[in-house]
Amino acid sequence: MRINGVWHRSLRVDEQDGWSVRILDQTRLPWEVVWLRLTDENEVAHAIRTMQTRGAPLIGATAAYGVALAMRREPAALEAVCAMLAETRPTAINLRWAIERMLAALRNLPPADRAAAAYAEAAAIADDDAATCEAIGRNGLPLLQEIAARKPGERVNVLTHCNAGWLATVDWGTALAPIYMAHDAGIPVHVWVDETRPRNQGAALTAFELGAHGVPHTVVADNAGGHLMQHGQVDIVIVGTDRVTRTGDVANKIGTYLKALAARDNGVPFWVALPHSTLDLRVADGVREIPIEERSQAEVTDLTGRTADGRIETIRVAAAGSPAANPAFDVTPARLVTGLITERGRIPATEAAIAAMYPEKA
Ligand SMILES: CSC[C@H]1O[C@H](OP(=O)(O)O)[C@H](O)[C@@H]1O
Repeated sequence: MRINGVWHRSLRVDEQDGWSVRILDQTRLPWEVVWLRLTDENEVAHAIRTMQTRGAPLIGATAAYGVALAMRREPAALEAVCAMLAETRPTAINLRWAIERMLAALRNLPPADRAAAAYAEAAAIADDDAATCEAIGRNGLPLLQEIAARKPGERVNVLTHCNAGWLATVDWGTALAPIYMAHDAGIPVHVWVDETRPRNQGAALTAFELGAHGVPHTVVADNAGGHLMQHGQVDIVIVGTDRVTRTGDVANKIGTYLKALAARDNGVPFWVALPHSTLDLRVADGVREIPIEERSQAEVTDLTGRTADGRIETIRVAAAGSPAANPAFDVTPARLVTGLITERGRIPATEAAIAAMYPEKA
């Protein structure tokens, strides 16, 4: 997508050297646009762990290039490198999906052939993600068109949580893809952007993306969503996801479950956008089986922002000495999900519909 009018993917092979990997440092956004150059699998692992690169589909694609970087130097280390990268973050299934796809493509090749094959497979994963997310946009667009037709001349209000835009994928995004397409089609879409504590992916990243694309939006405190829904200010909720079980349970950024409860209580449709790489049909009960990443206390007790004179500073906002807990995801039961927007179409969040849409995964 575009930054200052220039089209970018969130991830690319360096055009100068043809082998290192370029990613946006998302911990520096929205204040600075910094492209990092990753040269080995350890730098990729660090980028994923520290969330310099983040978002379920994007961490999978980036890990795939981490394998390719390793194969340049040590093709015999395939299994060890894949195991190391797979452990960088536990909740997004896209990471394991990408690693398993790289292993399948490489493990039976002679070591000398692995580097070229790894770059080809990583590029295929990245291209697949961009195309998949564009299709998600096309399949989600009718939802916004239908709302616009019901309220001619009025804005279509979407609430989203966290960042499921092009910064979370190779391109287009998942939850934001239909919004971009609706905006570009002239639909008066407006987005309520949950700030998304504690890392503020909404206030920092979704707001940055929407602003760069010219999409009207309003940043709100996480706790404002229920109030907005009660007062008819939200026509639809669309979020991304890090893992969807075979029964339709949805793991996503912490706070998503609370939005789904408020949406159900107020009769607001709650849709989840995902590519095929986010499905985990090995899991039935999301609340009991999906591992929830526990991140550092400092993400809750501290805040990073820009001072009036332009310095990026981190300050403590919690009382000194108070401990914090930081579960990074929660699971929304399928019963609270109106439907899933996939690259193949929209379906209810049910085991039968998922199996019918993805028979090859059963
Ligand atoms: C396109 S799905 C993005 C998904 O990933 C985010 O998690 P994180 O920022 O921790 O990588 C969040 O759950 C988004 O919904």
